[in-house]
Formats: sequence, structure tokens, C-alpha cells
Amino acid sequence: MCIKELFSTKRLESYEYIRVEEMRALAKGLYALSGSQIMLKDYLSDVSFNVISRIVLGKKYLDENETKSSVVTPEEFKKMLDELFSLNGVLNIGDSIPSVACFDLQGYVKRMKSLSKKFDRFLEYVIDEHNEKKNGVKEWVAKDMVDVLLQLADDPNLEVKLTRTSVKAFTQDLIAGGTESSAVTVEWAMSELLKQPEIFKKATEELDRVIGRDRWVEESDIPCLPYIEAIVKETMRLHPVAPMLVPRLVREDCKVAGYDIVAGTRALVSVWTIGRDPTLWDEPEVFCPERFIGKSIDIKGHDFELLPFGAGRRMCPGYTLGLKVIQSSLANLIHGFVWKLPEKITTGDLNMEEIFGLSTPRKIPLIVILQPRLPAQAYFQ
Ligand code: HEM
Repeated sequence: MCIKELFSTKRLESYEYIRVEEMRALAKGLYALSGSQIMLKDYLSDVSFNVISRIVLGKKYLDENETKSSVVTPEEFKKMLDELFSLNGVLNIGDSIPSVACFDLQGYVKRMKSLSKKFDRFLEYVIDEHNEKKNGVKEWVAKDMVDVLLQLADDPNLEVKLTRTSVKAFTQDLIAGGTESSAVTVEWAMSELLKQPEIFKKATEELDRVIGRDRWVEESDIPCLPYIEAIVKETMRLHPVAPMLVPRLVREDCKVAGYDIVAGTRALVSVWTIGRDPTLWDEPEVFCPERFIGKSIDIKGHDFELLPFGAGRRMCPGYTLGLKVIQSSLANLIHGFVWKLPEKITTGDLNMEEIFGLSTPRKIPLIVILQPRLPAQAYFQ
């Protein structure tokens, strides 16, 4: 369903204008802040949330003007998302020691239940709104992903019936899976580039050579930018967004590397460790995009030494969309701006610690100063 309906090439292409509009809005916003210190992640998160929100829900939910009549304010919704990401990454004692689960010692279950009610109210509203637009319209065409899911839910021939609850759950997963991941990756990529000016220079040279200085990078340019693609792979090797993937349940007894694993065991795959394994990578701690140049290693779940989107049936369904957002926003940020660290912070001082949880964002958000690099009119297109 994901491959054929939600993330088909045709559908993703039809949303390209959304990604372009949001990227241009980011460039314009950053242009206005030229010379001031900014916390990069705030801007990246807003862009990726706006893109996902428009593609999945049909409009921006963090925009006052577009959510006037909605059940939540943009501030409340932002808080709900923060709480969702935070609770997804916690270690709940009751999961490991079932005998104490009923006491909810850390209060996480109570918080999850309260959040779940808020999300449910919001998702009910979204679905009602979509149904209202659809009802009675002849030759109605699905626009956003909720439309597609509701269309599938109406299909009597579907092998596994999609219920209203499944549509809500799927919608929530799409928002949660698609929002933070690209912002976290782009923030890490920029941090690595700022730490190694030589690599930054090579990336800029590639962009000047292929794109020139009078236009933005388009998605169709990406295959002509192998160094940018290599930077993205190298960032995902060292900073995979989901370091332990999604937990798996072992279905039958098996042996792995000489260890007996019994059916029912919860298995975690540490892609973080695989990405730093010295038997697989030369100098694994060094950020070196060149290691991917001329190599066929991809990140689509086939090459097991690099699995930032996972692999198999539970692999990330949104990987093509995620890659498009990461590659084009990274390329345009490098192309459109001269980057500097705040005074008194040298490349050597730049802290590269991460928070290790469900995802691995920077521990200390990246603060930068940007100056425009393209002609002024480019920022107002
Ligand atoms: C931008 C970079 C992204 C990264 C690095 C990423 C990474 C991942 C990873 C590692 C998983 C778990 C896969 C596994 O355990 O094998 C996952 C699952 C998932 N991702 Fe992504 N993702 C990204 C973007 C997106 C986007 C754009 C969407 C949707 C709009 C999305 C939706 C999902 C969903 C729904 C799941 C759960 C799939 C399941 O449990 O069956 N992701 N993602």
C-alpha cells in the first residue's frame, strides 16, 4: 500500500512544488536573518514539518492562518509533537519488569494516555474535515495522503480492511516518522561540514560547477551532484536517525553468530554500531564522504553495512521522500549561504555529542551565522 499508493514516484513528484515552496520560504527567512546568530534546527524542523503536514494532512498545521478553525493551536500541536517524540524514546521500566508495570513508576503510561487522547481528538477532526470536502463531490480526486487513506478505506475489495482507527494510526505514524528525521540529519551534515572546511569547500565547488551562481538546486539536479549524495550517506552512516531501528520480535528459534536466540525475544539492530564497525569501514570515526565516491553502496536496505532507513518489511516507507527533502535542502543551504560559526567558537570547539534515544539529535543545538551567496533576487522568488 505504501509503495503503490502513498509513496509512488508519481505521487511524490506531484508534491515537488510543496517541497520547493517550503525550501524557498526557508531561504527567504534565512536571508532576512543574515548576519545574526540562529539556531539552525528550529528552522529545519519547521520546514520538514510544513512539508510533511502539507503532503499528509493537506495544509500547514503550524500556520496561524491555516489553522484558525482547527481543534489545536499551532503551539499546542508543536507541544504534542515534542511529547510524542520524547515518549517514543523513553525506557519504561514496566516493559522490562512486567510485575511493576501496573504502578507506572515513571508516570510515562499516564502521559502516553493523555497524549493519545489529544492526538485522537486532532485526528478525528482531520478525518471529518477531509470527509466533508469529499462527500457529494463528483469525480473527487485524492490530493493529500489522508485523502488516499480514506479512499482505500472505502475500497470493499481491499484484502485487509482499513478502518477509521487504522487511518488515524497511519496518519500519526506518517507525521511522527517524517518530521524530525530530515531536520536531525541536515543539522548533523552541516555540523560535520563546519568542522571540516575542506569538505565544505569541495561541496561548494561541485555546486558552483554544476548549478552556477544564479539559480537554486532542483531535485532533478541531485544525480549530477555525487559529492552532495556522498555527504548525505556519510552523515547517515555516522548519525543514523534511529540508531537501534524499530524493535523486532524473533518469530522462531535461531542461531546468530553462535548465539541461541529463542522465539519471542525482542531483537534490536544497532545500525549505529554497524556504521562504526572497523571491520566494515576504514577509519570509521572519520567523516569522509570520499569513501562513497565511485562505490555502489546504497542506503535503500540492500547493503547491510549501511541501513539508516532499516531493511525488510518494516523498512522506512518514506525513505524516498526523506531522501529528497534531505538532499535538496542540504544542497540549497550550502549553495545559497556562506556559513560561519559564532565568534569565539572554532571548528575544534564545535561539540559533536549526541543524545542517544529513539533518535540521535545533537546534544547542543548548532548555532550559526549565515550570509547570502546568490544574487538578492534569488531569495524572493
Ligand atoms: C528523512 C529521513 C528518514 C529516516 C532516516 C527514517 C528512518 C526510519 C527508520 C530507521 C525506520 C525503522 C525501519 C526499520 O526498523 O527497519 C523508519 C520507520 C518509519 N518511517 Fe521513516 N525515516 C525518514 C523519513 C520518513 C518519512 C519522510 C516518512 C513519512 C512521511 C517516514 C515514515 C516512517 C514510518 C511510518 C515508519 C514505521 C514503519 C513500520 O513500522 O512499518 N519516515 N524510518
